[in-house]
Amino acid sequence: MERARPRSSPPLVSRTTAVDEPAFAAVFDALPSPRTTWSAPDDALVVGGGAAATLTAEGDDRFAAIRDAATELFESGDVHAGTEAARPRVFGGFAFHEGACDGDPWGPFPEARFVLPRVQLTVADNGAWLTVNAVGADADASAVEDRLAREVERFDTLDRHDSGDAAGSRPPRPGIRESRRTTSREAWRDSVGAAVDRIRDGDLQKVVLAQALEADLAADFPRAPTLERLAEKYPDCHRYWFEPAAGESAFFGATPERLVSLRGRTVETDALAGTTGRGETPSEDEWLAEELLDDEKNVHEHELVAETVRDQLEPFAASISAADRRVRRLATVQHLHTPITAELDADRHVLELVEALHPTPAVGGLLPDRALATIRETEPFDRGWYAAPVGWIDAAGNGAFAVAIRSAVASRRRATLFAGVGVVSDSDPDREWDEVQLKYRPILDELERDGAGGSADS
Ligand SMILES: C=C(O[C@@H]1C=C(C(=O)O)C=C[C@H]1O)C(=O)O
Repeated sequence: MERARPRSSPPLVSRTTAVDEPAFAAVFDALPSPRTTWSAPDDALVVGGGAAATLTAEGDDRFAAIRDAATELFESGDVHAGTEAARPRVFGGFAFHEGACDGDPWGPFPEARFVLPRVQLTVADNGAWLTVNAVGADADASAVEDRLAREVERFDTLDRHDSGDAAGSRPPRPGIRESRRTTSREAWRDSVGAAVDRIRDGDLQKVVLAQALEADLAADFPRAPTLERLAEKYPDCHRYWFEPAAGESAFFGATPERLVSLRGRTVETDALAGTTGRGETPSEDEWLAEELLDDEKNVHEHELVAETVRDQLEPFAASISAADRRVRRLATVQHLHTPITAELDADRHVLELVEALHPTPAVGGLLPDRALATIRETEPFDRGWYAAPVGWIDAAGNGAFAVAIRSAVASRRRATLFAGVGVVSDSDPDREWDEVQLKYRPILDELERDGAGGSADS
């Protein structure tokens, strides 16, 4: 694992100042790689460029290794943040399991990688803030202040107005020239059928099986415009973009699923599992939602997740409470959703909770080890960071993590999309196939040319 900095080096220096908010695409394009973006309904938007520090780790102890490296990085900071949202945070994610980044398209992705952005724009309720961070040899307060002054001048020249689809100046969606599935319908029927047999034999309770879809793009992938469109369509989702150090690829998505957030001793998490489609009309939507709430198979699939999340939080918690099961309606699907909150019985680091909860049975299965073995034996591709925790950590050990579904790895002319479904004893392979296709939609809709809908379907 890379060390955040040699022990004897100067501390982290961080300086922030208020700026007028530039347009997202202008900032995104102006910042150097590796770029990071993070945004969530209850969180500030962060757009980061470059890396003042990079923490990486491999293997089963990757959560503890990142925690140690972050603790060391934040140990002695000379920080003038101006506002809480701009305090130093490292952003990044983990592989689904050890060895999950071995194959394509995960080559450039370590099994855990977090970055303290060198230059960061934070857009919070109280305005926009520009930050420069430095660690190690660069961590000189006056050099950081000079760099911040230069960045402020540069940001002053950036466009302030989002191009917007309506204005017609945003590049179009790239279009798909050709696409390939990792899993044929036949292979899918076989593997879902085999999983159902194992569940009926009592070997497993649930397993989440996924597919990947590789799409060759007809034009260059429009990075910032894609993120803007996802933000407009999925304002209630966690949206993320992570570039590994080298090369042009990035992992990105818009996920409805929070893994865990920790602030002080207050924990928030979601059980999200059980899926239906969207209707053509509000009353059809309502009908589908009611049917989902009453559907035995989906409720069973959901309750396995909600119970397991509660059980996994139990050892850390002074109290846990779960709200009523409800329907979460998104642009492309509807899910059963149980919001869960807890108060911890002691101070904890958010990564202790991430490690305890990941993978929840919403993306892994039950019992976890058997489900994981089934996933590894069955899926003919590497999950990489798909369905794994992505998010941020601060100096106090607070943080927010989402489950990286509705996601893809994109390079200039290629995108690889991932989507999965929970298999239980009464799963039907063809219905599960259709559900996978629905879950590709958030990303696929941003790749297909307008009017070309459905080109990668069934
Ligand atoms: C695994 C995915 O989604 C998960 C599985 C769900 C289900 O099986 O009903 C619902 C939401 C997510 O927890 C995915 O989107 O790839």
